[in-house]
Amino acid sequence: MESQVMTNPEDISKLYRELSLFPSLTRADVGPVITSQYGGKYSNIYTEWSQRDLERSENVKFCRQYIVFHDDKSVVYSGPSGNCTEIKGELLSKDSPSGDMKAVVRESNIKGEDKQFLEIWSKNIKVKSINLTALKKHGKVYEDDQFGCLVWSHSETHLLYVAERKRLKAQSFFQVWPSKHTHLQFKHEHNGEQFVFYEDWGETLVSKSSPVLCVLDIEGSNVSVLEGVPDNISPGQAFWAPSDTGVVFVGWWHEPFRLGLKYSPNRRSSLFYVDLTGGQCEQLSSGSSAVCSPKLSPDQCRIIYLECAVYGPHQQCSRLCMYDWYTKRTSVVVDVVKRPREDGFAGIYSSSLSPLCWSADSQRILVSCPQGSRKDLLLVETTTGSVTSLTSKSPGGSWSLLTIERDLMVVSWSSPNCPPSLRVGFLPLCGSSEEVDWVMLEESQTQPDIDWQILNFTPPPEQDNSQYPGLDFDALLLKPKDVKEGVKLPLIVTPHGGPHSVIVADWLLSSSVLCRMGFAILLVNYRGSIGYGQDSILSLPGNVGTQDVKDVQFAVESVLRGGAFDEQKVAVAGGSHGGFVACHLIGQYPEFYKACVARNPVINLASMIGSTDIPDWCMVEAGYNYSTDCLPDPAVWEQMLNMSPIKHVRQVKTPVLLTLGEDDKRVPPKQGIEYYRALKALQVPVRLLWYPGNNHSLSKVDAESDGFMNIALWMTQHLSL
Ligand SMILES: CSCC[C@H](NC=O)C(=O)N[C@@H](CO)C(=O)O
Repeated sequence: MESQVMTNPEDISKLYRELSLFPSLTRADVGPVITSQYGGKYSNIYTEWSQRDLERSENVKFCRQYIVFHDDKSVVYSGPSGNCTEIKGELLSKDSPSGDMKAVVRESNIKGEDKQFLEIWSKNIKVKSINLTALKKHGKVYEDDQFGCLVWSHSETHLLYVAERKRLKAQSFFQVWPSKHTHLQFKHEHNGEQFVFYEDWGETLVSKSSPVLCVLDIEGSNVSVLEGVPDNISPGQAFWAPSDTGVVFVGWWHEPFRLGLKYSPNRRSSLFYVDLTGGQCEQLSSGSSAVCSPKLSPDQCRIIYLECAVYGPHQQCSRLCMYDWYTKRTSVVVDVVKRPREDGFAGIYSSSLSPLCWSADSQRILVSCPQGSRKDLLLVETTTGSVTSLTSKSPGGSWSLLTIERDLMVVSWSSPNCPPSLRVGFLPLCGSSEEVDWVMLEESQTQPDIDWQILNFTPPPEQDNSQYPGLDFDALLLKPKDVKEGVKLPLIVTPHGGPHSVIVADWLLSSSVLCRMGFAILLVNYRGSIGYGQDSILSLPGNVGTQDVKDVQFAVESVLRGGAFDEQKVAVAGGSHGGFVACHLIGQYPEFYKACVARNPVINLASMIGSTDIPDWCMVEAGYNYSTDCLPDPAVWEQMLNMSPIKHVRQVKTPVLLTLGEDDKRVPPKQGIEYYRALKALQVPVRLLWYPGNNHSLSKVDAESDGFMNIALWMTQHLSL
């Protein structure tokens, strides 16, 4: 049969290079309203973007500003105000509320040593540059999304941030000091502490152990570490309380030990308030749930935040909660949704609200989150809890809120055939059913050769889940637009990871390159994915390795029945839990798949539980409850082994490409090695790529690009293209 797939490595790398040029939006800030001398009002919009630089093997961050003239209801005129500028060394940055100043946490290598500075800029002058490293009040500043923050006080006199607690200098028992320094031996206080183990917060948070809240008094250039946070709590996501009387933060319990936090918003945590004068700490939420992303309303009266259950599936349908600062009452604004409603609303699935998410009247909240296979912008009325979608009638794809300020929304929109574009629009007035008039600030290049659609599947009756009956699921199908007469396309099947995650109709670099090469790609949101109601999520734990695997197989077979694809040229590729599903598929359907790629796959739940940063995940997905004091139990281990891909390895015939990250704390690379050895012993073709300095996502530019090329060539080779 004729093939139209690109097979030459040079052509493939050229195509990858071309499509990897499209940058993605990471941040936007709206500046204050300025009235021009002719009376027109405008605001500057500051945006940050990230782009792969294949020459430098790194992601580069750059900024671009735009000017938006408006009349508070609609955009009158807009355009860029200058070119892009690369940003280097900035860990965090934030304009002051008035827009008059800017704070930057910068890392700079001075004479071979990394130093951190806190800078204050005013107009065109850097008015302060405080060497935080030399001050030695704390360790490194946290720049991550989990704990990190850089927040101006309402008065613009203080800055709040999170850093690692200062560690006492530890030394060997045998440290010898020159005699004149003998008095500096600290009376042997820290001898023997040199190799003490510091727990960390797992994947992507490896050097982070004990965060502390830090405040800079700008006038006095004085940094202090806030007292009053309970010893058993790790604080983060902090901001100034109304009138700057204290600080509100999320505190995570870290006893008896820390568990991985990345993609795991289900860790016991609470909202806290620590008073600046007395150092008193008050718990503002129940303490029996997991909370995140608190945001203060513009009128400083309410805090909105997300809440979900502790343990259980890692990502679940969240509750949107509101704490009233003055009445101290908490209300649930939007509750967990079990099944999608008639109007399509399927619940809130998010572990972070955008930095600003309130409407100007402090009555409404904007949330961007998956709703099935699309990502929509949802508007929530906090008084009634009513939810409406601002984008469900707009072109399908993915709408991400970057910020909203004085009702001017800044969003990124993309779809599988269109890289991210930047748009702005005003929020319709309260109660109005008007559509948003989106104005494009930065267009992107649509890829006319890529066709995509969302397919819906109803599992056959024998695969229905008796506890959660009647659930269906979706898949995204990408295929080349022009297919020559008589050509049947090869198909790459991709189950996502998580398993409680989802693939939305977003711009996906590797899928778009594969599609432009001539492959069709089927991305399956099997039952258990987020965005389809809490019942779908709960239907999977205890059934991994069967329900997810059968859903994917059902989707593939249904698509093949259409006749457009070559059933002799089907491959499967997945990462993490997606790698678990991929390896199950080649074990359970040994004749079906002609090539398999697995990135940091879960191979054996029983052997992984002792080494992953999220042991609770192994128990929960195998169908058990988790507690921190549970001991290894042979029956549980047996069940975990039976549910794992390694159980089916003897049946495997498909050539497997394994891509492993040496520093993966989530699915340690020993999992992949376990599979590699089994396949070697069984003489199944296997190739292992080992990426030093990479973690679970294998997302460093050189690993990602090398991984892509190897995957593409593995597919062309083993599908005989
Ligand atoms: C013990 S590993 C669990 C699988 C992992 N879940 C969360 O980290 C996973 O599948 N991760 C996905 C992202 O959700 C991935 O693609 O890496």
